[in-house]
Amino acid sequence: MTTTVERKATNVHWHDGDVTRDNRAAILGHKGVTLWFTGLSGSGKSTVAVAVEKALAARGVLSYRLDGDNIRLGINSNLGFSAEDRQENIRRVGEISKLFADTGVVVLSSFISPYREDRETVRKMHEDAGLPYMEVFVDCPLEEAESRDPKGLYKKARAGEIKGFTGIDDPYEAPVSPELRLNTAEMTLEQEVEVIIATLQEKGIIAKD
Ligand SMILES: Nc1ncnc2c1ncn2[C@@H]1O[C@H](COP(=O)(O)OS(=O)(=O)O)[C@@H](OP(=O)(O)O)[C@H]1O
Ligand SMILES: Nc1ncnc2c1ncn2[C@@H]1O[C@H](COP(=O)(O)OP(=O)(O)O)[C@@H](O)[C@H]1O
Repeated sequence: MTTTVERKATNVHWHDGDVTRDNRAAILGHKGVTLWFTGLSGSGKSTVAVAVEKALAARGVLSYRLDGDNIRLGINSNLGFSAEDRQENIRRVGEISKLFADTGVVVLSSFISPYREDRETVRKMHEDAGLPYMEVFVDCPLEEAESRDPKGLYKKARAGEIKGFTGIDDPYEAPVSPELRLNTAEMTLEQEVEVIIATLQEKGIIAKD
């Protein structure tokens, strides 16, 4: 598998406008950033993102969630779960996250994103664009995620009704050095939100309380 995407568009050039990223941050009162939540199905990615979105809204911070299931119903509806399709899913969502972060939004991207190499591609996209990026490892033992089974997908995977299900018969490569690690089997949702908000404040992305 390779992360090099063939560039079919030639003779195209980036076009800058007059309104800068700093101008946009001044309008919004905070900076843009991508928080990339990665973890097993049922680990808590969506639950944490929903709670963080609410906590940010209460502080007057504009955020937007990009969620695996939702994105796969729309822009990525032509992609399945092979390694190649997951790679393209993450590449596209990485690009979308980057654009949102550039607008000044706090982007909450929740994708299993099981391959380290694909996640590194997204990190690099942000670094190259000079945009803040935080990988959040939503860490939860498989046994716990499977016992939660919020959508009944593990049951189906165990029954052989879903093939290539992450954690069952498809790999998940855990992050080596994420900016944040949330052990959702040990922490409460409130603690998880608190850690994320505090980190955004420490990094100067949003204002302190
Ligand atoms: N084979 C297989 N493996 C994993 N997940 C599966 C699969 N088939 C369907 N689903 C559902 O798709 C959601 C994961 O989509 P993602 O876009 O996050 O996946 S990936 O990042 O491209 O690996 C995942 O959502 P979450 O449970 O919220 O993680 C599932 O609802
Ligand atoms: N500390 C916790 N943090 C996040 N979710 C938790 C926690 N404890 C239990 N849960 C539950 O685990 C499930 C996680 O599901 P979900 O957020 O859809 O996971 P994912 O998006 O990773 O597939 C939810 O039912 C949620 O209520």
